[in-house]
Amino acid sequence: MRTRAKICGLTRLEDVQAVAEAGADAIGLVFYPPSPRNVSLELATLLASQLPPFITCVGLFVDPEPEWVEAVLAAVPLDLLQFHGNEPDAFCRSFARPYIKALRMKPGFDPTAVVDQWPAARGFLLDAYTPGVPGGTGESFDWQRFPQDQQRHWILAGGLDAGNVAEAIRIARPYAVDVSGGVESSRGIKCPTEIHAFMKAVRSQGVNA
Ligand SMILES: O=C(O)c1ccccc1NCC(=O)[C@H](O)[C@H](O)COP(=O)(O)O
Repeated sequence: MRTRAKICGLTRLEDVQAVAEAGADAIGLVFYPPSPRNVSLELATLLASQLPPFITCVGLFVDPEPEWVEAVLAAVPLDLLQFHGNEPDAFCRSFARPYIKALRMKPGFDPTAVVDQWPAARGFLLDAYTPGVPGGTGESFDWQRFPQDQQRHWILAGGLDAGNVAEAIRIARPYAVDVSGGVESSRGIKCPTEIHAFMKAVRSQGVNA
C-alpha cells in the first residue's frame, strides 16, 4: 500500500494548487488562532472551494469550544477533523465528521497503550513532544518508536521534509505522513518547490506493505 501524504497549514490559494499538482492526498487547515498558520473562516472557505475532488480537506483544532467547531463546519466543507489537544473521544465524535487524534511522543510514552481511549478515531497522528507547544514545531522524534501495529492507521508527523521523509518512511512504515514546517519558505508560508520535492521523496519510498 502506498504511503499517503497530508500537507498541513495551508494559507494561500497557490498552496492549494501546489498540493494538487504535487499529488498529495490531503490538506490541513488550521483553526487555532495562536498558530502562524491559522486561517479565518472566509479564507478557509475559499481555499477549500479550490480543492480538486478526491483530496481530503482536514480541519485542525486544539481543545476548541464545540460551538467553534460547529461554526467552522457550517462554513467550510471539511471532510475530516484533527484534534491536537486533550480532547476525549466523546468530544471528538460529537461532530458530524470522522476524526483523527494527534498524540505527542513524550519520552517513555507508548501510543499503543492509550489508543483504545479513542475508539471512534479513524487514525492517530504521532507528533514530536515539545513542552507547552501543541504541534507544528518542526521537531522530530525517534522513528524507531513508531508503532508497527498495522491494524491501525498511524500517521507520522514532526520535523519531516524532502530530505528525510524517505528515510522516515523506511524506518517507521506509516500509513501516512504529515508535514507543515518542512515545506515552508518562512513560518506559515508554504513553498511550492518544497511541496513538490516532499511529494517526490514520499513517492520514491511510498510502499509500506
Ligand atoms: O501547524 C501548527 O501551527 C499547529 C499548531 C498547533 C497544533 C498543531 C499544529 N500543526 C499540526 C500538524 O499537523 C503539523 O503538520 C505537525 O504537527 C507537524 O508539524 P511540522 O513538524 O512543522 O511538520
